[in-house]
Amino acid sequence: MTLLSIENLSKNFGGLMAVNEVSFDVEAGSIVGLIGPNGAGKTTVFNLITGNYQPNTGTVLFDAQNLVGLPTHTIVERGIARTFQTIRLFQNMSVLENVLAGGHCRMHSGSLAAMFRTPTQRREEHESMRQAMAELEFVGLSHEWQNKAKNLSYGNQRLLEIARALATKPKLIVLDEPAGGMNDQETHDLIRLIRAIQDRGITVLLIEHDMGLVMRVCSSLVVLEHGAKIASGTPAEIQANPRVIEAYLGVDSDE
Ligand SMILES: Nc1ncnc2c1ncn2[C@@H]1O[C@H](COP(=O)(O)OP(=O)(O)OP(=O)(O)O)[C@@H](O)[C@H]1O
Repeated sequence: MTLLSIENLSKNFGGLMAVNEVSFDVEAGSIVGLIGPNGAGKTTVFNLITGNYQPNTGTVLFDAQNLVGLPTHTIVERGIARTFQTIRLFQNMSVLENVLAGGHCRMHSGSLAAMFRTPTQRREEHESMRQAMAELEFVGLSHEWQNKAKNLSYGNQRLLEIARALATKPKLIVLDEPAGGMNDQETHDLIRLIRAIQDRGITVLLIEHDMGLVMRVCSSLVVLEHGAKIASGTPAEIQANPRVIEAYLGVDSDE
């Protein structure tokens, strides 16, 4: 079953076609990698999916409904959560508070209930605390719950972003360079975490420059170059695709 369907998506910035007529599908339950050289348009595609940018043309169908034009918080409520290439945490808040902020979108009590601390509100607060701790446990950060986000290592900040995204109870999580700045051990653990996310029934779409991770974890790949899709297929197909080798895998593998 197709969970996400991108159709003829385009975005230009003052004449620069950052995304040019891109179409691809993401099957429910899969782990899909969006790859391509620097500046290929990957993050822009993510921003179009999550409502951070509006496309010039095209549709983003999620659960068969078009998301284009919806505000970001509605898209989160529909079931898409994300992490950012440049970490965006509440740096002065605790690790737990950061995850609670993610879960907030699923709370039902209104502000009046919060003001008077009704039993329903207290129950909901207790439940969201429990769920936030469970997400921290899931990513391996429960021991850090009281620490300020800014005191975490770079790799752990990335995990905290994932926990916060998971707290929104997504059907689809989009991860923008989750291994960025991670060492080998952290990357190894991240691969296990991404698979564990899939085991929970959550579909994963990720951008990543670490080809080892991409090839090991993704069931299919979409390759962009200069804003356009140049290939899609299994990791083995992509690795053998001459067009991709020329555009991407042939360039300096350090990037
Ligand atoms: N808000 C913006 N305003 C103007 N140009 C932008 C904006 N966002 C992205 N671009 C341009 O669009 C192109 C695609 O950028 P994008 O960040 O989507 O690429 P990317 O594939 O994610 O690159 P990287 O791998 O380096 O993160 C680039 O030329 C970039 O400079």
